[in-house]
Amino acid sequence: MEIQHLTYTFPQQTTPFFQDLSFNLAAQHVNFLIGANGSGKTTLADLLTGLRQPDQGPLAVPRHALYLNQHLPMLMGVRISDVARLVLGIEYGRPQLTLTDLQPLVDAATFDFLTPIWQQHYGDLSGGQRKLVQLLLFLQVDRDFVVLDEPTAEIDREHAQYLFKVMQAHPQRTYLVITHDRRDLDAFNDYQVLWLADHQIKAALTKQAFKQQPPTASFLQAFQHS
Ligand SMILES: Nc1ncnc2c1ncn2[C@@H]1O[C@H](COP(=O)(O)OP(=O)(O)OP(=O)(O)O)[C@@H](O)[C@H]1O
Repeated sequence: MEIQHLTYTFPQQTTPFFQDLSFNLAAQHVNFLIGANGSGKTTLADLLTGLRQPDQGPLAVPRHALYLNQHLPMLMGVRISDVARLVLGIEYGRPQLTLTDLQPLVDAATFDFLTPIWQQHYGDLSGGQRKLVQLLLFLQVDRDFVVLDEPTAEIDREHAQYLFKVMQAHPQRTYLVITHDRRDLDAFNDYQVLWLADHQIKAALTKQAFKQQPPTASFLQAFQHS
């Protein structure tokens, strides 16, 4: 998936934030987008998913992306089963979705995670559990291009494994994952790392090339955990 000559100016600004930005997303792979705070990762994700319109540079990426950003609102009084009905009942035309109905519709990791909390209220879960409920349910919706903005922030390593398993259960998708946590990369056998700095993709590295970087490599500062 080639992104070519992308230029974007924020509203009420005169100087473009991105000017003539070009890079490749590895199709049917996990692409990690890293960069310092304020480097423009979320803005780039907004552009790739059509949430923001570029000044120029028609994007050769599908617009029907699944984009899970950092702000996922939810009513606290509803049960997990209601959340599942809201997300998957609509997608599959099954508004009365039961746990038994759910099993053939979702991957094993999602079913394992949701089964013990199916009747719990959303507001009774921890922040990390709530986030995982939303991530796992939305990741069951069938889309080729999936953009996740800091999906593992607030989620402990044990629970993050559910997310990684669900991503691995759908390897035909192209993922773009924004992260500040280097440990997220270790869950995958293959990936590309895109380093955003100075308003450009300054490096695009395969897993092998990434592993060979010295610990002093400047882009490693984009990680909060190592
Ligand atoms: N509407 C706006 N007008 C002008 N500048 C903006 C606007 N919105 C965001 N910015 C600036 O654009 C830059 C990129 O923001 P963005 O949220 O994309 O960064 P990020 O890399 O995702 O950061 P973080 O790692 O902190 O989430 C920031 O410096 C921000 O202040």
